Amino acid sequence: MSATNEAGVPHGQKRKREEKDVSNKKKVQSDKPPQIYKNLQLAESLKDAPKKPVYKNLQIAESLKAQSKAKNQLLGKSQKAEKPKFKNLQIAESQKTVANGAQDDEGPNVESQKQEYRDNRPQNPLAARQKNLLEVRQSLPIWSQAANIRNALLENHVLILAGETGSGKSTQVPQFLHTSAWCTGRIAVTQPRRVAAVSLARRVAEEMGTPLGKSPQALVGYNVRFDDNVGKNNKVKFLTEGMLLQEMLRDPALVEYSCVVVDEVHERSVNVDLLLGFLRGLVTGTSEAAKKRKGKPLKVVVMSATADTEKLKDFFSEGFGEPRAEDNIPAVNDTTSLNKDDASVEKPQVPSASSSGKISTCFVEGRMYPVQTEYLSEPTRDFSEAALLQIFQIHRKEPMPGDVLVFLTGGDVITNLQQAIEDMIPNVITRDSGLPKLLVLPLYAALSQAQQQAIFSPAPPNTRKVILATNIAETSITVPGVRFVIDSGKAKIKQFRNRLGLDSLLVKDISKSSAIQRQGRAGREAAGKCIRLYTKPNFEALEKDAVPEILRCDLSSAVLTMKARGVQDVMSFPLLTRPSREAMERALLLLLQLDALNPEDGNISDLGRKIARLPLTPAHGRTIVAAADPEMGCLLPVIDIVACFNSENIFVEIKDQDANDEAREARNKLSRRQGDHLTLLSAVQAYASERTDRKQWAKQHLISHRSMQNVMDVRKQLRAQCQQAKLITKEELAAADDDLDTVSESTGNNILKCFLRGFPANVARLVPDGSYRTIQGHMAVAIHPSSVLYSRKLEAILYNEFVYTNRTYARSVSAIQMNWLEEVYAAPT
Ligand SMILES: Nc1ncnc2c1ncn2[C@@H]1O[C@H](COP(=O)(O)OP(=O)(O)OP(=O)(O)O)[C@@H](O)[C@H]1O
Repeated sequence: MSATNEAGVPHGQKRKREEKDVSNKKKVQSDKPPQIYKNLQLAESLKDAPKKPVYKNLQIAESLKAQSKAKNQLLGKSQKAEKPKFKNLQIAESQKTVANGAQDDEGPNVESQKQEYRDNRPQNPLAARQKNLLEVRQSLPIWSQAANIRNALLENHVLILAGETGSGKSTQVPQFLHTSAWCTGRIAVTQPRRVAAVSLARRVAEEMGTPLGKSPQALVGYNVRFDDNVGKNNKVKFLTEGMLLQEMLRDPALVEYSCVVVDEVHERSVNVDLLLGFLRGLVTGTSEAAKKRKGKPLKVVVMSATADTEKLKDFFSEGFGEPRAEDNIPAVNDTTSLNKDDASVEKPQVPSASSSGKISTCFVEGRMYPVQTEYLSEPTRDFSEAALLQIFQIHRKEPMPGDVLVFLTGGDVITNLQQAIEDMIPNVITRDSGLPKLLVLPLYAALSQAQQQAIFSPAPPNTRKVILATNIAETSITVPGVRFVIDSGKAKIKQFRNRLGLDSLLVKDISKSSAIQRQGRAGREAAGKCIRLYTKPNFEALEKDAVPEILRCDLSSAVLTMKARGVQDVMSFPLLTRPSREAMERALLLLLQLDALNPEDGNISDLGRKIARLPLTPAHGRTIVAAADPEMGCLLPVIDIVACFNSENIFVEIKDQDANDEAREARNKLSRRQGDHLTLLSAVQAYASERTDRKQWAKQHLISHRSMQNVMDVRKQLRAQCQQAKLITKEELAAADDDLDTVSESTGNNILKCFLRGFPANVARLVPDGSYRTIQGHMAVAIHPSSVLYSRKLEAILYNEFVYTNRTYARSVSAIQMNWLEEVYAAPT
């Protein structure tokens, strides 16, 4: 391991800081076969600031108290010295106005905030906490730009705000805006992931000194998949991008909102790209939905640490009917100190001369604390092993408090590493070692909300938390206590496989901007350290930004999202990055196959509307709708299986062949000869019928109790959503019991036919050489070893997904008959 003593800030800043604080220099730098396809005719028709300061005080003490004191000392000085650094003519204009005596609509934000907690003082704990946090807020780099941000939105419709990670964007911007005169409705703040939406909501509620969620006093709430905690009086609502898109089904004009803040736009999920397209139509008044706002203004703030500001600005300018900027004025100030090759920060360009007064851009420079970065001197072949080593090294050498956040690729890798750490603990942390305890916590998308939020609880005394996370912990979150980040440099990325016609998850190198986001998680409460499990040359070779999801995944969900929200001509929907025509046509074809679109005109069908209301992929949505058809009559069991596919694996991996014969036998009893779909169903039904001790039952059957709890949660939500979508009646739901019934052969077949309806391309047939070949693309595929059908030779198989390791595997596999294809596709819909 070579310690390079580098921290994540740009070279120019480094230079400035080094000049300013020589004592710091050690720490800082950074661094189907065709005959079954319907309506192919349609396919044919389709052809057509503060210059400053970055680190305010390296000696800032660990405790909040000491932190506040140190910051207070600095605050007087730095506030005086900090001048907003504008990269934008509009903001510069508004600044002039302020300088000329015109006031920001509410007066200086600091004062109003101070007044707010003075008023709230009535000795309540929320007010006390608010008061403490105000000091922390005032020391954030974004604080000094509050008035400018408010003014920018007073005069413009759109603000594009770039700010370094930790500068305070996500937590502060909604608080700067909610008291503005124009802000009579709510502010929506979107996040790419639910873990961030929930934790930010909690933090902002604390900072505003109000309860969170449904209480009448609560000013802040959140809405994420399977958890709606929004109260009538909430002024600020954090929600995932997907949930805001979902809200647009019933309220395409977003009339309840005065402002939408789109955070972490650089992640460029499909949802964020769609959202930007819809928001552009609303803010510029060019979409049909905009009329429903009846003149009520909507402000849009687009935020990111590394956003391509100019591209975003051009995108919105075009919406306002302005030509794209051609001649960019060079950056006004500080260009000399900016090293363009340095990816640690993407400085926005100065807006073009053609800017209209409708769009502002702003850059907030500076972050809270420095992060020292170390690299491996040699590449590692096994990042889990390297992480294990680093975790124990940190634990042995580094003082407390100092929790560790490790970035890994997926739930399976995390579970294995958790096990390895827990196995090692007794050897390392002996009574004589004097070492604190270790608490390992997993964090990945398939975990339940409660499990995800567990990472935010403080560790028990004398205990170091080690959080093993996927990239869901990469942006927007502050995990209190974390001082160390270990970055594997890898992530699972969704990628469309042309030949298969399917998305699959592949482990790939992350981008530089992801590496910087990961690194930033270490310096949010105090100085920290980031250990990259790759070499510095490897880092330099990373792509600057990840390829936007819209260019690498199946677009059927995206196209259905547009269609369900009234977009008829999806080809001309405004998108920041345009996917290929071929990819759009493929998505339209799949939706036609799923009967989600009318073959006559390509508009959304009634069935498509039902699918769009479910928080599932179109394939799983179609499966559910097929199961609700009285002829199939298998909605509830299908929901159980879909719930499993939308949670983490329920089956505990059996490693030692000889171990625990009894449990293996119990687990084998859950297996169904038809395959994995019905095996999952039998496991869920057996668990649900267990009325005494489910945890014990799970242990006895080698089932993950934690995953099963999550499955039950998702099942409950899906049942409720099916009722709302009128796929099942309240009475039918109430009559559903969890008594263990055997699934008859014909029900079993119906269940599989429903999945076939949703997954027409996920079929492979046995060919004479004994292998399986996909019916679409004719690719060789093997049954995954985890399947109950592993090594079986069957006429044809249906699978839920592909996995790539050393070969192509079909995972979650069931046996089907080829003649079902004709039957399923001939059935009227
Ligand atoms: N839950 C929390 N607990 C403790 N401190 C917090 C919490 N949330 C935010 N903070 C403090 O507020 C600072 C700003 O956080 P915020 O999420 O607003 O920054 P950001 O600029 O949006 O960063 P990023 O781009 O990384 O999401 C953090 O660096 C941290 O000091």
